[in-house]
Amino acid sequence: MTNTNKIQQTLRDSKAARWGALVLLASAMFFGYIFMDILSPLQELLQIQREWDPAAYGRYAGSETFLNVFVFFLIFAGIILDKMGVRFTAILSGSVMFLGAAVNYYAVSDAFVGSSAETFMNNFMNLPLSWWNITPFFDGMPASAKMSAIGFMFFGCGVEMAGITVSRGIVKWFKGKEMALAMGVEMAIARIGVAVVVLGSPVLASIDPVSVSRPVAVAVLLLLIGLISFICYAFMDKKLEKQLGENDEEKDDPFKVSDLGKIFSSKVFWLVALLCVLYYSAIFPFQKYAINMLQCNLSFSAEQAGWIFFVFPLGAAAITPFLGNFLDKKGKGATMLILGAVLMIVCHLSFALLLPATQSVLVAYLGIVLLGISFSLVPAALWPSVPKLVDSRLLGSAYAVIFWIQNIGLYAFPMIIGSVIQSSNPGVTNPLEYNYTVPMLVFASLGVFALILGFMLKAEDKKKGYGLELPNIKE
Ligand SMILES: C[C@H](NC(=O)[C@@H](N)CCCCN)C(=O)O
Repeated sequence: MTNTNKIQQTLRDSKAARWGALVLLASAMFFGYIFMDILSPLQELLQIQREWDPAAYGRYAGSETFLNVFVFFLIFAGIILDKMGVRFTAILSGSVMFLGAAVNYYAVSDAFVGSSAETFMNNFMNLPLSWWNITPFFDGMPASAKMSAIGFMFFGCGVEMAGITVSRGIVKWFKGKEMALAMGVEMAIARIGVAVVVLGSPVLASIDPVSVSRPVAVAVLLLLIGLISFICYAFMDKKLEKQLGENDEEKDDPFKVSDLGKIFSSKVFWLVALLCVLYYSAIFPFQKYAINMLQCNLSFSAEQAGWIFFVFPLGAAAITPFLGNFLDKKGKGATMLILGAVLMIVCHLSFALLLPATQSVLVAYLGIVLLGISFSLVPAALWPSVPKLVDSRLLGSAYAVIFWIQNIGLYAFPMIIGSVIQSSNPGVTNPLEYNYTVPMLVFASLGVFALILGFMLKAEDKKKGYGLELPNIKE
């Protein structure tokens, strides 16, 4: 048998095997995205049952990115991924997600109330709220919120580590094949997780007796299934690696930490990383304010506004795989990034200027639909483009550095927008009376900067020939 024949007959050449691997990787991510937002729709219940005020909830939510951003955990995660491989890192990230989530569950469960852990947490890290303004803990924060924040911090490390591992794993199985489609399907499944949780979490909590910890318990069990999926994936990965054997180029030229300099000194890498942080900072932080923004402009209840917003993750889930498929067959990755940024600017500008003037539900739906299309175009083109720009040995670290830079934006922008809302609404105390024009203009301006970077990326691609506009599948 020739070498070429040997390469053709690995597990990744079987459609069923590589899509099977994707199902295992995507399931774990799906459960991760479910846990990420499990408490988001339960803020009122947390206040009633566990005495979490909005400040405590805000600190809890911000703790997800804390270790990744400030302790550089994501950078270490990338190094672990490139040194130890997809199998090891998948199991490690699945375990960290599960353990962090289990601590989070214990903190909101009835077992925590009156326990010695509660007494301990009451005296733990009673920092003044002003301390650098980055602490996830503060004086007077309920013990359950502090303990939850610790769990959520570790969960945050696990889920972001899983994110880069899954992207790396998809490249391993799908490079030269339907890679963008596979990434699109994986992201679509994750978006469905967000939609499921918005509706499912309050339903689970409201079963008699009403309990804020029940949805969290279910989500922890799902994470256990996610860990099992990663373990099953590891068997497939091991078999593939055995088959790749000596044909694996990465074995001859293993990853060295000093290689990270190659990532940091690459202009095209910085263009992608900055585009990513600007674009995603106008998406995920916007999600946190979207319901309130719609309520203020349309005089709607949270439920009515929620139904408009619901179109966003579901729309993105429906379209992303098709755009991934388009990228695989036709290319045009840089153009898709530019178009996605344009649609985001149009959407945020219409929310800033047109919606307050018209108070029209149609304008709200059109804006959300445009944003859904944008949130399909950019992720579908962005993540599959990274392997075209970075050496495959450094891919885990490259994804990790991009996620790290993105996490800085995801950490900072909810706070920045919160301050902008306050300063542009002097004297307004009723949260249903905020004017969102200035905050939405801030989001739109992020889109403008992302658009400029999109054009610069396209020009750099034309100059250096990275192949961003070329299809992934060569006929
Ligand atoms: C694949 C990509 N994921 C990310 O960018 C994560 N770093 C998201 C973190 C979400 C934090 N709430 C995506 O979902 O498009």
